[in-house]
Amino acid sequence: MLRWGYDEHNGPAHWKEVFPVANGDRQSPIDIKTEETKYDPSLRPLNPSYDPASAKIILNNGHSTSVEFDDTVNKSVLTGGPLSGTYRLRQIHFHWGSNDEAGSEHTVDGMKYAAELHVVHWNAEKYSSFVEAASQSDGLAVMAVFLKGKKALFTNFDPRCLLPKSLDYWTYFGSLTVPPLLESVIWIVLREPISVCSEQLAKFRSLLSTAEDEVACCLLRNFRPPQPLRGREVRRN
Ligand SMILES: NS(=O)(=O)c1cc(F)cc(F)c1
Ligand SMILES: [Zn+2]
Repeated sequence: MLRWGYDEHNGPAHWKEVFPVANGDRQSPIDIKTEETKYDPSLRPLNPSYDPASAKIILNNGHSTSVEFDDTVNKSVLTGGPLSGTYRLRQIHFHWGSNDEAGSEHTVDGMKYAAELHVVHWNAEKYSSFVEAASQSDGLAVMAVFLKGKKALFTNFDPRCLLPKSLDYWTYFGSLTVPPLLESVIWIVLREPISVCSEQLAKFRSLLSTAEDEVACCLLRNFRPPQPLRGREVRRN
């Protein structure tokens, strides 16, 4: 497999050929069976504190579209929740499907949402760079927000905050959902989805997965299916 992707010839079923950790014990995403989640009173409220001025660039890396933030100082951070210490915002990106019926990476009792937002942070208290943190079991914290397709147009959506009203969440120990699939992520999945209209979802599918000098090919889908739980616990606040 030359370059991993989401097509038949280079998609998630092939990733283990180059990244054997794909069959590891803390892979992501997972299907969250709500009846099997365990209430944990020690879990604290999430405390996202983001400064819009730290946003730097938006890009298409061929696997997703992402907004990169200035993570040289603690300007935009996530604390609280299951986390000990301060995790610094690095980037946000999305996963989507080829139609509005599927596209999220995590599923809830088998239910797929239309898309999923990932807000990626790294443990800047213990490690000196994102790359170093990405190889540590407590190195990264990714907050996942489900996007549900909304038939009607949605009104007075506040673009400043992509977060739903409630910050209630599920949390479990997992991995990157894209190669190299490093098992270094503390996942925090918000229970309340946000709404996007079908036209916005269609715009994701029009993004290209090819470089400018190649024949244009659309990134129709970029979600990895749920992986085995391997006995892991999923806690909720
Ligand atoms: N999809 S994910 O959130 O696990 C992820 C995290 C990351 F740091 C880089 C990526 F390209 C993807
Ligand atoms: Zn992601």
